Amino acid sequence: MIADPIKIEYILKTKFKNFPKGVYYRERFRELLGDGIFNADDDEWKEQRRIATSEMHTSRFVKYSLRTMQSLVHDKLLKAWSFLTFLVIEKQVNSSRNHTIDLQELLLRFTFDNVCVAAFGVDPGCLALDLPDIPFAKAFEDATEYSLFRFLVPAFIWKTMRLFNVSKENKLKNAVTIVHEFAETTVKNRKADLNKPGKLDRDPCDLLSRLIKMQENQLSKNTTKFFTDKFLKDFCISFILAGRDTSSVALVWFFWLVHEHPNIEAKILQEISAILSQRETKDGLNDVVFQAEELDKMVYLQAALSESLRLYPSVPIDFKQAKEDDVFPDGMKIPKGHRVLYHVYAMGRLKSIWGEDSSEFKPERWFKDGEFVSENQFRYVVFNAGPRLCVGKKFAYTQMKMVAASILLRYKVKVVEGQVITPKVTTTLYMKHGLSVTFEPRQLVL
Ligand code: HEM
Repeated sequence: MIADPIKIEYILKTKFKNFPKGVYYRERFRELLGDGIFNADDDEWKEQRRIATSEMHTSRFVKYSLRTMQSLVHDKLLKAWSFLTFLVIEKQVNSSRNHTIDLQELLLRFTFDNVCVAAFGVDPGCLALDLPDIPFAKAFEDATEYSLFRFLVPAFIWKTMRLFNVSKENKLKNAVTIVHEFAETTVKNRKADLNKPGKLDRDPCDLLSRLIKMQENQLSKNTTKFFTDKFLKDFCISFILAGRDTSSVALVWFFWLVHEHPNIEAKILQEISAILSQRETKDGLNDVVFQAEELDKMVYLQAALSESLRLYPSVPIDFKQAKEDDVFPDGMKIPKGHRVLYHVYAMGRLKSIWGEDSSEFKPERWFKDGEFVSENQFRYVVFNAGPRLCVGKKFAYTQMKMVAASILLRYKVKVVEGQVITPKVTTTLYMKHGLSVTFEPRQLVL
């Protein structure tokens, strides 16, 4: 297990080819992810990476994802937020019990809907006002949990369970069936939809529609190499897994830290107000919808989010598996087949990297001479590094800034006193007991 930037650079960049995800990782996620980007190595990964990077960086996708975020935040998240606030107040008036909202649950629902719209062009509706149980979302959550169980027990245990189709392996199989059926139906429907004559939206921008277009082009050119429907399905499922919970848990830790540091909250609000004051037309507080260039200007908020992720990285630990025997620059030997774990959480707190105040939440550390400066990838491995750097990083920052700015502008998020705030030990850094909050509408004058 390592936490040294030099070794991290060695496995994630210098000897990238010798340190793939590897068989150990891939066989545990095979049923759910198939050969999708998150579970692929070598050429299979390279091709998907090329497509993902080029598609996600087109101005078409960037504009599309901003539109979907604006609409999800305003038409769903803020509505659910004010509806829940209303219910909480009603219940408090009518009973003596203290009613609160689990912010983590709400944000998990938001990011699930958001990533499904980006990948599939379909909104599963987790954020409807009554916060319904959506079978696809539930199955996705279960399938992830049972796949992760395979990392916790010796291989012979889960392999025997799989052979006899019992216990968690039986549940995994059922959950995976639901996820795959949903994905297959979505692929089928989208294809039919795109071919409907007179369809108005002839150029949809979600990743699935773009892949279908590429597939049609390949088929019309009669090439022997073309994307199968399974490829389309695996690609989208991987995206959902990668983008599902990472930004929501990042936001929950962020809101908690901001609550604990009112001076930082005040600076974020100052920045937002200053940006809004540059608008030519003044909207009322409720009508403010942030635009891309305004989000880009929110550098203090960007620093606060990066700082929160440093202390609470959404992926706290990760690993690669050596293909062949290798030796680290300091002489340490890595035998073929061994796994090298890198501890992102520990790295975020090392004094040798961040200085004596490494445990403090201090967005100011991200500025040099008044300018925001990004940290070296191999010292700040929160989004991974090297050729497998997170493809959704830009998407995630836009999404997190949109949510954080839209909510902080309208509400003071108050963390309910007396609850235990502690991480859940798993591959994603959830808050173990969620985060109970109440919301106090703000009286900001714009
Ligand atoms: C705060 C939010 C996020 C964090 C901290 C984060 C972090 C990471 C990390 C650590 C990896 C490497 C995982 C590994 O290889 O084992 C990764 C990969 C990836 N992420 Fe993100 N991610 C975030 C949000 C997103 C979002 C919103 C999306 C999609 C819209 C996304 C898409 C991906 C994809 C597709 C990969 C696989 C890249 C590859 O293997 O080449 N991520 N991310």
